[in-house]
Amino acid sequence: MSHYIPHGNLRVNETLHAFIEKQVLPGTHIESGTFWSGFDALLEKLIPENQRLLEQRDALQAKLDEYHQTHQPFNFSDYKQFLLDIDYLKPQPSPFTISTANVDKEIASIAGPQLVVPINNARYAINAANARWGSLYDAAYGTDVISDENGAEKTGTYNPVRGQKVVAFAKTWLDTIAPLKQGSHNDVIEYRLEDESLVILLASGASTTLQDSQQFVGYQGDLTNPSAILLRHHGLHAEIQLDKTHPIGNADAAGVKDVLLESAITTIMDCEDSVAAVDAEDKTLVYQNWLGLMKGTLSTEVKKGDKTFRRTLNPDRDYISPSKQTFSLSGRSLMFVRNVGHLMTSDAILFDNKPIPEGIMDGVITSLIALHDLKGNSQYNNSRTGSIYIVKPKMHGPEEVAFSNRLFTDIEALLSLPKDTIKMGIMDEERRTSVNLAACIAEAKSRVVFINTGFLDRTGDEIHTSMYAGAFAPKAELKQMPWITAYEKANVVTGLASGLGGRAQIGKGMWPVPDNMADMMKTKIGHPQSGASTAWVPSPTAATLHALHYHDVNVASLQSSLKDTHFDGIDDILTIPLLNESTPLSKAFIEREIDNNVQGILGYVVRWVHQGIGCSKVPDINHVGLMEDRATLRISSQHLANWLMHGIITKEQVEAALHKMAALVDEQNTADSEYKPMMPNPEETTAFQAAYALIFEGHTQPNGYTEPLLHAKRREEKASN
Ligand SMILES: CC(=O)SCCNC(=O)CCNC(=O)[C@H](O)C(C)(C)COP(=O)(O)OP(=O)(O)OC[C@H]1O[C@@H](n2cnc3c(N)ncnc32)[C@H](O)[C@@H]1OP(=O)(O)O
Ligand SMILES: O=CC(=O)O
Ligand SMILES: [Mg+2]
Repeated sequence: MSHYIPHGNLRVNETLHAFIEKQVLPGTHIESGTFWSGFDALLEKLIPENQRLLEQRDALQAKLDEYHQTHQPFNFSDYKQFLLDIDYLKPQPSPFTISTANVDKEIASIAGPQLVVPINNARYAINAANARWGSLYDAAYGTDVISDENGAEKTGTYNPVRGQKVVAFAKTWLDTIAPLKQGSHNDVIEYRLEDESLVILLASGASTTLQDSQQFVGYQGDLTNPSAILLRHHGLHAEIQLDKTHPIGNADAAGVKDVLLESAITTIMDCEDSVAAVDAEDKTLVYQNWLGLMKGTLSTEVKKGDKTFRRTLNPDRDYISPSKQTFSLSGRSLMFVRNVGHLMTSDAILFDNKPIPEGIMDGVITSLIALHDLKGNSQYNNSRTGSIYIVKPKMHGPEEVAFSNRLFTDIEALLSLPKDTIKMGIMDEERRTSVNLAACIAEAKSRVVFINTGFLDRTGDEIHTSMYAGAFAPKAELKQMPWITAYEKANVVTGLASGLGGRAQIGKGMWPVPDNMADMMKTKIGHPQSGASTAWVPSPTAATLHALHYHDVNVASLQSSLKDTHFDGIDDILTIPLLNESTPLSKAFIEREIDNNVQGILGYVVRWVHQGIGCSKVPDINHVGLMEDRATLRISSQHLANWLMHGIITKEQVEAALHKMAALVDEQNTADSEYKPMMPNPEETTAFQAAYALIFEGHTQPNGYTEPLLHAKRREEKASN
């Protein structure tokens, strides 16, 4: 039973209250009474508007459902007119340019990877913040980027054959970003500093240097014995690390022990889809970790094999410039915090005895916590320009962006911050936002710092929005159809037309196959090539490897060449990706689709509901580990709900698959001592019940979201323990 502390119309869960009073407010110069009464007033003003927006979502969805049921055969121009008539599709705003000010260069002008991490996992969150710099040798050695061929397998101990391949890979890459006037980095026997310049000796006895001497920007160690040579290319740094006493450096002619790359330029600390936080206890942990990051104090004990160490945030990196000036580069990724969207409520705080909108709570509390960064209460800076960076997900259309803008304005007033201190990252991941993107950006034009194509949620919303239109194409095909190509392109073009180039990020989505790095290297270069200045990666290793793409593509000059492109793609975006009925699916294919979806759903949901783990790597039917979060769950559950509705599959088939896969998923988790299995009576477990409801009640879930059912079942599970 929760205990609440009263403040005016508010009642605040005692755990959260004690955390805010004792750990958050001290040092912010915000007085407790002022904070709670201001929060109370803010809620009184904004709750009705939040509710109205949710009702509008439901009303629009009801109209869409009705339209599709009553307008068969489908006529595209009639449909488009209908979307205009119901105000789903809005008029384009007059041309405008965003005016966002005080944006850190990591967001405004450096193109590079963006890492996402569940904030409630301190071990991963600290790792993510530190992933600003990553070892290219480790990233290549540890992944399939280096093939196993010719004796180069990963073995229990260091495999020198594989090591050789890694070194050649890294040095050949150095030739592409920092070519020598003569020869190759592979042939270097010494990197030497002479008279403010870098002299490079080759095995042939020749002496050379970089083709572009400006790329050498600093060093560490002694002038006569440098331990690192710092290079810059496309605004990103790379360190050639030298150490003859290190086993790798010792075996290298030039003493190179590693190539360290600037990797995760920015990181999103996620309170949303990769997190399971269903009550005050969970939310307090989320906020506690954000506080630790903002105060620079977050630390955690990490056990690896028989070694234990304490992981803390990395300090900045100090260098000496060629002209002997000292300078430093940030040792940490610039942090955003992703709040939850407008849908859910939380009973961590009650207003008039009712749970408050969780998005408002996140906005207020994560901003309050970020004051510690702005007020210099940390030994480290996050924003050096005095900004707070909040990613706002799952907004449907311009009015919802306007609402977030109002919320941020009111939070600034509450915290005595100058207007537009709180910046907004807009996830373009709901169909009503994609088709009105310019109007959405315009509503937050003085605070927008990114737009990002969250194609996973966007795919789930694509299905739910047109649930009644017919059966959707198979999941894998949805990724290849015109709607998504047009959505991705229109996002970049609209972002550039709104002036985001050089001021804000244009971002692309997650690489959801964390172990397939060779495939990522082939595919994800498409993100910078499309004009995006950042794209999401699931891990620090992926960040280091994806960083190579931003050396290959000069995003700033590409954006300049694209900025006058005209493309709205609206007709393609609105083309519903339905199954092509002239090529029927085979029975075997359909069964495999069911099994695959059900396996993914159960594999993710069982850890969410039974263990409170919000993001997992779950094997698909081909044993490939996939990153699963609430957005991928939204796709799988909506897809099955759609095929059930249109008779492609039957209830009996899905139920049989659920039983078969419950046993398989249990088996896949036997190594986890904390795992609570679903068998032998899956129907009696909260996880199985959640998965069942997500599929069979999928068509009635608000916008197809998974969180209402996940939260309810997780709370039931927690109550039963
Ligand atoms: C649609 C969307 O909204 S996408 C955004 C939401 N999704 C995410 O945030 C995904 C983030 N990624 C993750 O959570 C994880 O990488 C998973 C769940 C996909 C895989 O996790 P695991 O199975 O534990 O990965 P794996 O065993 O390969 O690697 C673990 C190591 O990598 C590190 N790691 C993995 N992912 C991350 C990350 N995102 N940030 C920082 N470190 C990470 C861990 O710290 C750990 O290293 P350590 O032992 O030194 O601490
Ligand atoms: O949040 C990201 C997405 O793809 O959804
Ligand atoms: Mg999303």
